[in-house]
Amino acid sequence: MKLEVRDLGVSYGATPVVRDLNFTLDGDDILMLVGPTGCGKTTILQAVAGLVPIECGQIQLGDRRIGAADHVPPEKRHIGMVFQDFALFPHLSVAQNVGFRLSNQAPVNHWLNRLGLEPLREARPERLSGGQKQRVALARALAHEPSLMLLDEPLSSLDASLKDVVRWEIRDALKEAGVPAIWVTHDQAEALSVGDQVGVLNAGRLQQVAPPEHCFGRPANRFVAGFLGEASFVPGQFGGGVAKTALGSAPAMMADSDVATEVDLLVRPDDLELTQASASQGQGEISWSRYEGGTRLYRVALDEGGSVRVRVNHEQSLSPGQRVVLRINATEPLTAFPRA
Ligand SMILES: Nc1ncnc2c1ncn2[C@@H]1O[C@H](COP(=O)(O)OP(=O)(O)OP(=O)(O)O)[C@@H](O)[C@H]1O
Repeated sequence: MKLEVRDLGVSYGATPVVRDLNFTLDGDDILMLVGPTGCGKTTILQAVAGLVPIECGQIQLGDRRIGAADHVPPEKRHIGMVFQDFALFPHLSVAQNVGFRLSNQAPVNHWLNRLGLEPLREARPERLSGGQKQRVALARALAHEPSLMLLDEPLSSLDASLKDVVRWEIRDALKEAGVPAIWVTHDQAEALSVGDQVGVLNAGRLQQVAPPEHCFGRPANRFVAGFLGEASFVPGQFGGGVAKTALGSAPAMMADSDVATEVDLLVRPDDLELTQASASQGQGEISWSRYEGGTRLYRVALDEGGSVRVRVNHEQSLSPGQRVVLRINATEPLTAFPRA
């Protein structure tokens, strides 16, 4: 089913929480919704589900049009929901949870099997691990053959090792079910790796919605650049598709439809090369380092002001205070913003 959200606004009392929201989901698209705490992610899910009233705009769910004046109750929207805290019925078995109010047992058996829950079908939720509970919640939502899935931080209650497993189980199950989904997460890496689309929200407004590579490589503004991770900005001059900076020249494009010659070039840790320099050389000095296993992350304070982060192989071990030579090493155009 196709979901089209147009100019959606939601307020709690007199406080606007979501404004001018526009996006479309079709086929089996997974939209990962990210943004700082309190920016309105859960409110968007609740508005789409019909759990909070919309103030303005429209939600088109298949052939149903929902507006401020024409509400459709949640149970008529055919939406499956998965929450952080699983929300299982404690007095029902796994199979009863998954098949709750369903007469057709075929999808129940399918998802119990598919998610490895068959041996647990008679178990009560209290006996299950966090990962198993979340699989039950997912099986329950999918067994009802929803037209759209909403997932609100489904991995938040799981420990780190389980998160990575369950994340891909959920994605694979959503793809098999062939339904579009909105998946709220706090984890930028998860959003980039799992999503077909990433929506970056700030203060109730969608800053960008686009495929992950686009949001990361071509962020629409500095907020998106910074929120999706490890952004450094290096001053430079832009012209003819090239940005010239103290760290070298690089192919570049202006963000969005901005026009400027004095720019700040977005440089991420993998866009830079770093070599050790003598005391009188280089463009800056290391202020801290973080060992990451296979790699090391350095923060370099630049002589001309500001700083950059650089990621190198773990064998390149340098100490704070060490002077370094930095070079931008990018073959794809980097994104430039008008000088702040
Ligand atoms: N029922 C409510 N009544 C009044 N204000 C609310 C209600 N629910 C949420 N809010 C407020 O609306 C804003 C958006 O909340 P929401 O839960 O949608 O954000 P979020 O992005 O999901 O946050 P988090 O990442 O912390 O879960 C916040 O300022 C929150 O305090």
